[in-house]
Amino acid sequence: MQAEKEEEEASPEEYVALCDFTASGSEQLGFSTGDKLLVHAKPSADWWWAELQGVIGYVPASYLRQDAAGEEDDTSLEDPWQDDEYFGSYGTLRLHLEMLSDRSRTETYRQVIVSNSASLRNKVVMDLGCGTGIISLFCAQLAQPSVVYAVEASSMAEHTRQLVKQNGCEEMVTVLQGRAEELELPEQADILVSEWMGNCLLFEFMVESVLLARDRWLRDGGVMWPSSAALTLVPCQADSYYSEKMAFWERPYGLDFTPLLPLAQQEFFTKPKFSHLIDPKDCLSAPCDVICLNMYTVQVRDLEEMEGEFKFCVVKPGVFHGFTAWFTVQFESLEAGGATVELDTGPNSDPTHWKQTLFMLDKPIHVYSGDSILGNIVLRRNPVWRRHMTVTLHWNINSSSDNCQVGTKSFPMWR
Ligand SMILES: NC(=[NH2+])NCCC[C@H]1O[C@@H](n2cnc3c(N)ncnc32)[C@H](O)[C@@H]1O
Repeated sequence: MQAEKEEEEASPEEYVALCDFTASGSEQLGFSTGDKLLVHAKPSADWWWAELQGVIGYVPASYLRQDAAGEEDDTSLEDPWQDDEYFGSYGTLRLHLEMLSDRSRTETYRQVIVSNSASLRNKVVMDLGCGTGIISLFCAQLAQPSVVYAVEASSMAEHTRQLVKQNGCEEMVTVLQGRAEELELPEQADILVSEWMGNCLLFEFMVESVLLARDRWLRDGGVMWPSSAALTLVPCQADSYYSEKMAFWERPYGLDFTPLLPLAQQEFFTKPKFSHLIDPKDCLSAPCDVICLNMYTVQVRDLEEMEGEFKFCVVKPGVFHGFTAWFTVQFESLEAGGATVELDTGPNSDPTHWKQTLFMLDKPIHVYSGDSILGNIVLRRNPVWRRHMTVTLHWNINSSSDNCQVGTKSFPMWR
């Protein structure tokens, strides 16, 4: 057998630590923000072999950033919340127009206010991330709370003040500009209402601000709107998307472009597809709630890694191209026994601006009625870029007509 050629070690590359890492196990190497590490090997995408001051061990690759030779500029460690970009985007009308144009979303919040208007009388409401103030204006227009604190961190807040005045609500609605978890509210709130949901429920992680505000400003026995949330998943076909992005390369204009298939897979199927509209007929089984949040008890630390199991029973033969995810949120009634209002962003409800999120497998798999797809989903928050996460799916197909197929894939959203 030909002797294994000793792999010459390339010269180590210098990386800088973007945040602290505490080693768990003797094989790992702990470090602090700003440390300069020498990376000797990259045995996997997630864990590298690195050295710090003569000590060597495994380090999480996502905590490091390639350090241009000798760059001393530590201020280049960007804000992990990317607040300038994030709140900058909400300082313009584009996103607010998209959200306000989403009738399903906006009417649901109005429905919540209308169906609880009597109980809202004389209550203190905090509207976290009020944007243009639509929810606060609904409260003032459709109910008689004693006060609504409309909290908005972006520069939109000054326009929101104008809208409150323009609609004669300045007696009841007070606009406060600032991050909800940092500013001082004049008093505790009876109700904390917010529209915080991002793609795949958690992207943007605005939910962290809601939980911090809950712990600081919601009085004991106060109400969270939404009260609960669920991430829902279903195995699905995605024929047209697959044809458009992948099959296209087989015979464009009679030519063979198949050498580009690996590139296409890398470029189009590595990240999830936001704003996917799944046709209910493309669902290969009944959907399953894989992660459920109780907004009264979930803790910020729980958001680091959220895991859910699933078991799908395939109800019809088809091609398993991937998984589609969406979310629902529930608003409990202020009155005991009152009806819960739900916003469902799934394929059997009116479409919303979130639409659904499609996770494409690398290779489509034929499945048949009676097959089962078991596995789990793990949402791992990005330790550096705090509004981002990686979604990892593990699946195991038990099929009578084929041997069992096992697979796993991680999808960064986005970093
Ligand atoms: N459903 C979402 N994904 N986004 C819709 C709500 C986002 C609104 O909340 C504001 N916002 C987001 N986080 C915060 C915060 N911590 N404090 C105050 N306003 C905020 C943001 O500027 C925007 O106007």
